[in-house]
Amino acid sequence: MGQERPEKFKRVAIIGIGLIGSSIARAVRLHGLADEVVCAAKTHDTRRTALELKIVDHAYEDPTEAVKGADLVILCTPVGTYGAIARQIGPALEQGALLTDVGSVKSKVVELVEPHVPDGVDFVAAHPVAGTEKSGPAAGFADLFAGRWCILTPSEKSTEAAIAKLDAFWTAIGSNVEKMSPEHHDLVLAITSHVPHLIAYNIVGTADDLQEVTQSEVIKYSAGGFRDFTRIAASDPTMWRDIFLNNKEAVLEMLGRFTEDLTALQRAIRWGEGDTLFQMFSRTRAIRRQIIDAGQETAEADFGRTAYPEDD
Ligand SMILES: NC(=O)c1ccc[n+]([C@@H]2O[C@H](COP(=O)([O-])OP(=O)(O)OC[C@H]3O[C@@H](n4cnc5c(N)ncnc54)[C@H](O)[C@@H]3O)[C@@H](O)[C@H]2O)c1
Ligand SMILES: O=C(O)C(=O)C[C@]1(C(=O)O)C=C[C@@H](O)C=C1
Repeated sequence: MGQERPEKFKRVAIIGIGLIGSSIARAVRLHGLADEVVCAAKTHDTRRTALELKIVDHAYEDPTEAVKGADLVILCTPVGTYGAIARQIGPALEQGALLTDVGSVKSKVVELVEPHVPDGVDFVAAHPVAGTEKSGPAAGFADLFAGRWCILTPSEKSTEAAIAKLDAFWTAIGSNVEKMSPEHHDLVLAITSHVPHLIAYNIVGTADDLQEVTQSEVIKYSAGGFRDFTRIAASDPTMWRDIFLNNKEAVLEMLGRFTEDLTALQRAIRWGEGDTLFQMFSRTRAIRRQIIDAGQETAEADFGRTAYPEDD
C-alpha cells in the first residue's frame, strides 16, 4: 500500500500549527514533499514561533489566505473548530486541491466538513495515530509519524486518485497507512485511545481530590503506574473535550462495557476470587507481549519515546 513515490505538492497549507501541524510541516520539509509550506494560526505568538522555527515559509492569520494556491490543505486544529473553518475556507479552495485533516474522530468530522467541500475539490479524512501529551508548534518533531499508523476514512467526496495521493503522502512521511470507514474508526479508537484518556483524567482527578486527606503523598509516591497516568492526563484539554463531544456514542458504548468489566473485577476482589483475577491479569499480560512482538518498537523504545518525554 502507498509504495509509489508521492507527488510533490506546490503548496501545502496547514491550518493550526500545533503539535501535529508542526510535525507534519517538519516532515514535509525533511522528505521534500512540497515547494512551499504555509500555515494559518490564530495568534501572533504562534505565527511568530512557526516562522522562527523555520517550519513554514509564510504564516497567516486568515485561513483563506493560507489555502490560496494550495494543492494540499490539512486541518490540524481541535475537531470542534472544523465545521466553522471548512465553511470559511470552502469557497477559497483551489480547483483540484486535496483537503484532509488529522482529527482524532472521523464520523463527525466527515459530517462537519464534507458539506463545505466545493465540487472539483477532493476530501479524504485521515487520522495519524501518533502523538504526545504536549501542544504547540515547538512540541512537534519530524519523525513523530514514523512507523505509526495513519488511518484514512474515505467518504463521498473522496476519489480513488485522492485516496492514493494521500496514502503516498503519509507513506513518504514514514507511516503505515490503513483504510476503514469513519464509523469503524470511531469504535476502535474509542477503546484504544479515547476511553484510556478518560480513565487517566479520572484517576488523576480522584487522586487529586484525595490530596487533602493524604497531603503531599500522592505526588511523593507517584513514581510508578500513577506517573504514566499523569502523562496522559496532561494532554490538551480543548483537544480532548472536542474528542469526547464528537465521539459521544462510541465512547459511551465502550465505557458501558468497561464499567461492566470493572464491576466483575470488583466482585472478584470482594469475594476473594483469586483465580478470576489471576486469569484476567495473565490474559492482559499476554496482550502486551503480542503488541510488542507485532510492533516495530521494543518495549524499551516505546517507553523511552513516549513515557517520560519531559526527561529527554
Ligand atoms: N495530540 C495528539 O496526540 C494527536 C494525535 C493525532 C491527532 N490529533 C488531532 O490533531 C489535531 C490538533 O491537535 P494538536 O495535538 O496538534 O493540538 P495543539 O493544541 O498542539 O494544536 C492545535 C492548534 O490549533 C490552533 N487553533 C485552534 N483553533 C483554531 C482556529 N480556529 N484557527 C486556527 N488555529 C486554531 C491552536 O491555537 C493550536 O495552535 C486535533 O484535531 C487532534 O484531535 C492529535
Ligand atoms: O501518546 C500519546 O500521548 C497519545 O495519547 C497519542 C494518541 C493515542 O491515544 O494513542 C492520542 C490521540 C490521538 O488521536 C492519537 C494518538
